[in-house]
Formats: sequence, structure tokens, C-alpha cells
Amino acid sequence: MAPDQRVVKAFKAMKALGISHEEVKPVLKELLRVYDKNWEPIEEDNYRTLIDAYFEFKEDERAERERKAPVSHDGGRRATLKLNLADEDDQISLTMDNSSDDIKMPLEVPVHEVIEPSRTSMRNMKPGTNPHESHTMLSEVKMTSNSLRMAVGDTKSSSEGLYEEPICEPRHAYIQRKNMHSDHCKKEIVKSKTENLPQQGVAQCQMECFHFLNDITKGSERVKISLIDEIGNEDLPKFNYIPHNIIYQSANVNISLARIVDEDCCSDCSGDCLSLSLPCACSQETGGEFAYTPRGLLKEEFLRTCMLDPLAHRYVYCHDCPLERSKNEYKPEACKGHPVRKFIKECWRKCGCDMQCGNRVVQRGLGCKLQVFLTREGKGWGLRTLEDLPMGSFICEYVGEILTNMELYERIMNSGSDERHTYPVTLDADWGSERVLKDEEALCLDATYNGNVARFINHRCSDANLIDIPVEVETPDRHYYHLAFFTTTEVSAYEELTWDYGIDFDDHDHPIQAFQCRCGSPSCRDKKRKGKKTTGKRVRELSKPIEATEVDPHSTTVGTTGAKPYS
Ligand SMILES: C[S@@+](CC[C@H](N)C(=O)[O-])C[C@H]1O[C@@H](n2cnc3c(N)ncnc32)[C@H](O)[C@@H]1O
Repeated sequence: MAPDQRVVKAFKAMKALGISHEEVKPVLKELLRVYDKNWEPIEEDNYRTLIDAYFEFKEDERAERERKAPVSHDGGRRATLKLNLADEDDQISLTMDNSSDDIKMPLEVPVHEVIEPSRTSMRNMKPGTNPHESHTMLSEVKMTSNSLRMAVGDTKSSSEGLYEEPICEPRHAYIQRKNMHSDHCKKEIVKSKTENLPQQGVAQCQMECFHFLNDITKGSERVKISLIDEIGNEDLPKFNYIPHNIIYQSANVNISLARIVDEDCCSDCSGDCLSLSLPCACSQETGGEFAYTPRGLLKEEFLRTCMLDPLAHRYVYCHDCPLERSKNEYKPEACKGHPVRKFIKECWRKCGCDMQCGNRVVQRGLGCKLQVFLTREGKGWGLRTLEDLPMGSFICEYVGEILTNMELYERIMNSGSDERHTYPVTLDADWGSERVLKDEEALCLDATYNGNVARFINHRCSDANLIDIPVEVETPDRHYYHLAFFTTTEVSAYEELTWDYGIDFDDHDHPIQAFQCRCGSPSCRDKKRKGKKTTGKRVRELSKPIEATEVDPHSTTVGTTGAKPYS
């Protein structure tokens, strides 16, 4: 029988990646079965689906081997197979003569369509580098993650409708290193993906980038987020991607329907609450008007109020501050103050409207095309948009482990001094209205070990293009809320997304050491330390602790947009 040219082409594309057709065959067969013999989704994007499926199959095979091994380090089963390749029945037959490797390729396969190995990555390999280094690096993270998996609202937002997969189970990033030459010279194959790159840039990227990961989210978000290193000399980030916050241990987060009273939701609504002539109960938090426009953007007026100069915020001062307690349980210092912040309240599960309701923006998850990239200014990895964004666009939430401040303090104290910490955020936007908070109610988010894409957002003093806003998504309890990033201005494609962490570079008492700021802002607050060795600690803090419940802090020194990292 004459070979099916589509099969031949698919094998050829995979062979260019060093994958033999014997290895590809079962994967292709299963894909054809899943897609009901429809080749289009398989051929799309230079066989992207096939490549993904192949690596996933390999990964799962490896996991299965590990599972069957007598000693298992991760103590449990790994991700279930996306494709059921164990099924030996040949439901789809591939009309390809696989007795020979010498496939007669159709001439029309354009060379540039084949995903090629990176040519420059060799230069980047240090002597003695383990060819599976990046693979291992990401595996290591996996082993620590399971014990922390008490998910809060941990459901997968989207899976393109094809497969069900456990969202928190880590999967290897799509980067493979292989021995390519008989002289054992190690050469890296970067399985580049085209999705987030302009077409003409794809081939260039494949030639020139040192690392390219197709999707750091492991399929757990609605959109893929790639990672690209065009510079070299930086290890791949070590962390476990989670799309939703996870309780680490002691945090008290009560997400029960019983907590939501009828007045706090719109059970009588249906469809889209934004289309109502009279806004429903869910708009009360924002003064009887929804915070979002029908296009899903934050209303300019609301945004401007949130962007007020930090000095214009009202501050509350606790009588018994949990933050100070976490630093010194027996002799806590006086409260340094917490800004009173505006909240967005989205419709929640008891509401009658549907998921497409315009008042459900943050809870629908990521929607923009984003990319993690290695910055040229020496800030490490950063986050950029791959599309033009209007002002008020929702970017992502800050997702991490929910810790009590006590737990965070201990974690920081126990971590090595050379460990790069992402900046945790304290969820103190409404501490003033609560009674004295118990330790398990004084919470923060830490994305250092488990987090989402927000952990890559770098700091920029004063004129950052993102702002973080507290959002009630599923509980009226204000000691736990979501923190969402929105653009404060129009942002062009390929611009870095930044956020003002609220660092006081003069604070030397904070447990997390400050970095030397390379934000490049004309209003950089770290100017005086430029060129000096950094020894200071970071944090936003007020200089004037007052033992009162609520104070106007105009006379205090503050450097924050509000939701500051641990302070
Ligand atoms: C939340 S992480 C951001 C992602 C980080 N760049 C990375 O590679 O994972 C915070 C860390 O990024 C670096 N960073 C962020 N903003 C910076 C800035 N403006 N200047 C220098 N380093 C910065 C610091 O090392 C800081 O500890």
C-alpha cells in the first residue's frame, strides 16, 4: 500500500527532532483516534499537538516506571496519562511502511516548518553540565509539592475540552537535552513553540534562544505561558506552578456557602449582571456601580481611585498587630499601620448569573498572552505581554501558598541567605475592620515555592504599569481575599509588566533583604544606593506607629501602592 503522505510528513517532522517513527507511531495513532481521524488539529502549528502528546507520553511512561519501582520518592502516583496509549488495539491503522527508516519524503515539506534544535545552546552548557539538568530541576520541585496540596477552589479553569488532567501534578517542561553526535558532544534540543511568537520570529528564536518552555503552567491555565531566555547564564526557575491559592498549613480560610448571606449575592440574577438597568447587590461594594466595563476592563474612575498616591490612603493601626506578633511574639512592637484599600466584589457561586457575567473577571483566570523572559537589566526573569493591552486590563492574580504571618516569618528565617525569595504579600487590606485577628487569620501569600505567573513580575518604583487590587471572589471574610493585577496604562506588546512592591529601600530591619533596584524608573527610590553594595533590608513601613484604630497618615513616610509584600 502506498504510504499515506500525511503520516510521512508527520514522521519527518518528528524525525527532525530526533524522534524515530517507531516512537511516534503509537502517539499518532492515539491522536487520530481521539480526533476521529481528523488530521487538521494534529498538523496545526507544525505538529504542535503531536509533539506535545509525544513528550507527555514519554513523561508519563517515565512516571509509570517510577511508580512501579520499589522505592518511590514522591510517595504517590503521578499524573494520569492524557492519552490512553496502553490500549493495544489498533483501532487506527497508519498506512506507513515502518519496516524502513528510509522514508521518501514529499518534497513540499518546507524546511523552515520543521522545529529545529537550538544551535547556540551548546555554547551555554557549562563543563560537566548534566544533559538532563533542566529536566531534573523541574522534577525536584515536584517532590516537595504534594504535601502542600490543600487546594482552595482548586478546579481547572479550562482544558481545551479534550482531556481531564490533575492540575497540580507537575509535568516536565518541554525542554529536552539529547546526545546528538556520535562524538558524545551534548547538544540541546529546545522544543520551541510558535504560538506566542510572531511567525517571522519563530525560526530566529529557535536558532538563538537558550531556553524555550512552551507552557510553564503545565496546562492548568486557560492560556499557555511560554518562557524564553535569549541571553543565557540563568538557570530555569525552580518552583511548582499552581493556578489557585493553596493553604500551606494553619491558615484559617472559610470558603463555605453558609458564610454568604442572601444580601451579599444576587441569586435572582441570570445571564450577565452588567446588562441590568439597575445594578444588583454585588455592585454595592463599589458604590452601586460595577467596577468593570462590558469589555471586561476596570473602569477608569475606579482605577484612578485605587492608584491614589499611597500618602492619600487612610491607614489603620491595630492594638495588637499580628505582623509585629509574628516578628516577636513576646514583646511585639507597636503596629506600623495598614492602608485601607478599595475592594472589588465579584459575583460568586451563590449568584444566579452565569460564568460569562461581566462581574466575573478575575475568577475566570488568565486571558492575556503573556511570556516569562530573561531581563537584560539583571533583574532575573520578568513577565511581559505579547499583545497590546488597554488600561484596566486584568493580567493575573498573585497566587501562592496561603501562610499565616507566623509561618512566613519562620520560613524566611529558615531559608538560606542566598535563596532568592519572591516577594510575599500581606493580606492586610481590611485588618482595620476586623476585631483582633488571631494568628491563623493574619495571612499572606508566598509564591516562592508554589505560585503562578505573578511570581515573575518585577518591581518598578512609582510608575509601574500594574496595580494590585483586592478582590472578593468567594468569601466575604476580608482576612482572606484575592489580589489581582490590572494595567494602570496602555501597555504595548513586548513591554515588561511591572508592579511597585512598595519597598522602602532605607528599611534595614526587614527579614527579607532588599535587592539593588534596577527598575530604571526616573522616580527610582533606590537611587542613593546605586553603585553601592546592597546590605539593606526591604519593606514598606510607616515611620510613626500610633496606638489608635484609624489615623490619617499624611505625616508618615510610605512608599507603597498599598498591597505590599511582607512588612
Ligand atoms: C517576585 S521576584 C520577580 C522574578 C524574579 N526576577 C525571578 O527571576 O524569579 C522578585 C525578585 O526579582 C528581582 N527583582 C525584581 N525587581 C527588581 C528590580 N527592580 N531590580 C532588581 N532586581 C529585581 C529581585 O531579585 C527580587 O528578589
